[in-house]
Amino acid sequence: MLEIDVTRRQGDFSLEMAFTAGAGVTALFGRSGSGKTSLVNMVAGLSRPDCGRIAVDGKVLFDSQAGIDLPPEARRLGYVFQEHRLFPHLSVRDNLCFGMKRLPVAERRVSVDHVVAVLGIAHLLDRRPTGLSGGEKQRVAIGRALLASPRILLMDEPLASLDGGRKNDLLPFIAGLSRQFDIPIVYVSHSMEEVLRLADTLALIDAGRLAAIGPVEDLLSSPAYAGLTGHGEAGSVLAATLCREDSEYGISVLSFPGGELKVGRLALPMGTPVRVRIHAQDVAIALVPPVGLSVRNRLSAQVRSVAPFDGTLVDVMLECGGCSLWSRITAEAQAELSLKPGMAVTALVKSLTIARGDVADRPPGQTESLPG
Ligand SMILES: Nc1ncnc2c1ncn2[C@@H]1O[C@H](COP(=O)(O)OP(=O)(O)OP(=O)(O)O)[C@@H](O)[C@H]1O
Repeated sequence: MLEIDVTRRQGDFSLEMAFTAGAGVTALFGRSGSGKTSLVNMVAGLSRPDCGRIAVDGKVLFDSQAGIDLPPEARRLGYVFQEHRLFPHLSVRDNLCFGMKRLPVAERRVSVDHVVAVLGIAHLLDRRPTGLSGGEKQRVAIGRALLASPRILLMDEPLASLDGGRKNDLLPFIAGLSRQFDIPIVYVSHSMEEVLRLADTLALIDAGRLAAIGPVEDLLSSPAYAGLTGHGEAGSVLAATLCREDSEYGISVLSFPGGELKVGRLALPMGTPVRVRIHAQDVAIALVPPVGLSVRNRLSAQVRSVAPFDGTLVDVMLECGGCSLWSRITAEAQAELSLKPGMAVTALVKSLTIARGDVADRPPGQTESLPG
């Protein structure tokens, strides 16, 4: 676990942040210039806090009061940058093993064979970095960082220099790394799509401060953070589990605490955790359970809050089995329905997207709506 409590002033910018990041992937998300890179640089030992403390698994890396400031190479952290920073004169194999060779054998927790297999780079081992594609170079850079058996892997926009196709190739690898190698990952990103696919925990960074930290589902479903997460993307994120299949109709059924959702058939094992994204404008509201309606996904819900979004649209926050479900309806519809907190309603989900299936073998952002 990473514990961080630091302050640093650089020019006019002041950073003051305290939080902990545990197992899985913690995404640092915030506008350009909000301080994400400054923060990971301090963790890595590439820059120095004015004061504070940084520790990983109880091992103190920096403590201004105690006068501790370990150099980067003594911190046992992996760092993957936007650009790969491979050694051009070494083969892929030698690049991969660079950090590992400096570790005593007893401290090597990750094997070359495992990394090569997971990252699919066996055919590249004897080549030099120069001839590799951007995505291949970045895989090697990730492999090199993993092989140094880091306590934590820091990734600062590792996919930023890659085009959409290469990103989609690498995202499933990164999503699985933390679990496969049992290494917590701190992942800096500008992209909500990446956060949805990769992260377990989201830390929202705003102007050098931590605005919020918590499970991705909670923060992205809360209108309170819509300004930081992107209001245009308004919607809910639910954690569900693949529980049944109806092969006759080609349907998979997902269960979550608020009920069940039907989607087009998913090629995933039963019990797979799945992250579902539902845009607010795809949730309609009925005062009584409707009959004779083609929409298959109907959930019992309670109105929690009603707030105008602009002159013509209204945001309605629903609660569904303890989960937040966000609906955006027209002001005209609200005038007719007169929704108020506490009212029992039926939520009609017209369309939903699988943002992450833990066995990631399908393209991202694929719409799973059942034709209504
Ligand atoms: N060495 C420095 N001296 C003065 N100001 C700096 C220095 N390094 C960074 N800054 C400023 O600190 C702020 C935070 O920068 P930082 O790179 O951490 O942001 P970021 O959130 O990672 O941004 P991006 O998403 O664009 O990479 C910015 O205003 C930047 O201009």
